[in-house]
Amino acid sequence: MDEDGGIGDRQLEGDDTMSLSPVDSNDSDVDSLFDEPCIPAHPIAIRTPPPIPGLFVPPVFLPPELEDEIASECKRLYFEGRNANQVMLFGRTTSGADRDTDDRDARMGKGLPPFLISLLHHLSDVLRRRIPDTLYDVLFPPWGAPPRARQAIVNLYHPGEGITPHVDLLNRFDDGIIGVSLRSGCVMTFERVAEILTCQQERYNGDVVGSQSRWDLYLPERSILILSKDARYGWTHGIPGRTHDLVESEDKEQEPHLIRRGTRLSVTFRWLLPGADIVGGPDP
Ligand SMILES: O=C(O)CCC(=O)C(=O)O
Ligand SMILES: [Fe+2]
Repeated sequence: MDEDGGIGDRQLEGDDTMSLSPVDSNDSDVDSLFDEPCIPAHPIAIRTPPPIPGLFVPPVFLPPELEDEIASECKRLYFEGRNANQVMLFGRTTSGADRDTDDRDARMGKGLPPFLISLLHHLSDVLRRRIPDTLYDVLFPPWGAPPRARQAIVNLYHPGEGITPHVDLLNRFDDGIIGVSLRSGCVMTFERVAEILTCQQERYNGDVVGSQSRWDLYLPERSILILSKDARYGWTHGIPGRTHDLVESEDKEQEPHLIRRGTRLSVTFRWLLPGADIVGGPDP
């Protein structure tokens, strides 16, 4: 496992451009290989979030105008004319205790650019009734909560690029991570961290968790992903470097679809742990 994911230079997944081969490779009749439709040998990704405690992909999408604004600002400010695929930005939330200086924007993370503050306001509105209250309060601290350092990381992926499976750094980031997908969808894989796979079935906070230790989930363009608890600490997440994703059809009755990746931007918000919030310090 690569624990450095998302920190410093991104660990890019290699370009495993469509390895075209028939799914049923047991067939020894060579002619029939050419009769089969060409289907990449990728697992078929699901569209419904798997039963990993603390993982949420609510059935709600960013409005296209907000996506346009964020994507064009990110490109203009951080990527155009530069050989970069990642930028890290920092803000500090205010507690709201000082009504004179702590306005709504500052409470989201003073220092972050305005378009990311707009994104955070939007996320706080749409997530309010769609995730458990305790998690909502972790992501959007209530009035009077102590100030915290918030990191926004923007990743740019060209088709064929991904990110190596990783757990976001344990000694740098706290619980409660929000990510949005812009301009393109992609498959995100989740793999259970080996050390905690102690038995076939595991209980987590009273929930019975299935024994499946890998899931491939399709994150559509403009979707919102939340990682917390087991999903943040007990599972790696990664994006296979591919130009196409094989995804179950929306009604599950039809054949899976092969979806071409576009150039994807993601914005991920995380809390820096106390002591890890020295801006500009070297990443471990
Ligand atoms: O691009 C994404 O959605 C994931 C990014 C990520 O996992 C990270 O930066 O740690
Ligand atoms: Fe990550």
